[in-house]
Amino acid sequence: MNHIEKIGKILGIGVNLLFILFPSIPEIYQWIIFGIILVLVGIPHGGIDHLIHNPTIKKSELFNFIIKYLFLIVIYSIIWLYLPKIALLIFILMSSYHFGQSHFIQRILPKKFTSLSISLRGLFFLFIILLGSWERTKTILSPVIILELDINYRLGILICLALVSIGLQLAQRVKMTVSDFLEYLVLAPILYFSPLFISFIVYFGFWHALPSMLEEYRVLRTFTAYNSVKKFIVQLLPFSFISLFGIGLILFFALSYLDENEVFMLFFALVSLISFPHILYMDAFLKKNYQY
Ligand SMILES: CC1=C(/C=C/C(C)=C/C=C/C(C)=C/C=O)C(C)(C)CCC1
Repeated sequence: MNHIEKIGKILGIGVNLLFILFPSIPEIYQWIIFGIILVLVGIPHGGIDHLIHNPTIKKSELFNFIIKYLFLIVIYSIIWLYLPKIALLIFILMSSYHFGQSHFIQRILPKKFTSLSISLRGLFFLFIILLGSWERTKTILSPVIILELDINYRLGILICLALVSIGLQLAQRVKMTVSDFLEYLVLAPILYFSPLFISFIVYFGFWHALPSMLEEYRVLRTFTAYNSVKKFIVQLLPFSFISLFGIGLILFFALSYLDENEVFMLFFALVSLISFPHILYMDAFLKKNYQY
């Protein structure tokens, strides 16, 4: 594991522990940490999708790329508008696959059942976060779906997901590494007991966005145009800024019309819109660079 990734993960665990041990920390600090991680790694890791798609992309190709990207966003927005429950289900499924992939970066996986195995790992961690703070998750989801799950049911789901995801990995003869064990035995309970937005942003930032960004850099640095950290960061800036500005602007106007839960739900729906094309390009990028 890259040492920057290791530092990020240790920092992330520290932040979670702080909020578990001191539950009276004012909520504003959760928002500050959420905002910092989102701006520094969360959004930027998707800001160079055009380069991971084609590192030597020309101006005219970039134009086509943007049109395709926007087209995918528009299609998914229509699904959110007319079939919000289906859109939410798609969001959960594609996020599970996408998050799961970052647990297997640079690992050789067999072809059979790999997408399922990856998705189960991602789904387990996503559900640890969502079911661990079920009351909060339930209220945020209420503009789209009303769901009741009692504690036994929630724990049952999590135990089944852990067993099935580990079982499938072993059946595929993919070695359970020390990191895998630590993720199931240490990270999962910590995420479960942390407040929703802290556990989500720490997992998203340090178990997904940062490792993905480091992988993007590892591949792109072989091209002279991006062979230093500074050049790489400069490339991340334009689309990261546009995404943040766009999401910020929409939320700013929505604030006067929507209640708190609707604003949260809208925020995640907007994240899902920019994630949809990103997940497709990232999948092609990772598959090109590994054996699965
Ligand atoms: C945390 C959270 C949710 C899920 C968020 C997800 C699934 C985010 C995925 C982001 C991705 C895939 C980013 C891409 O890089 C819900 C269920 C919407 C509502 C409750 C709070």
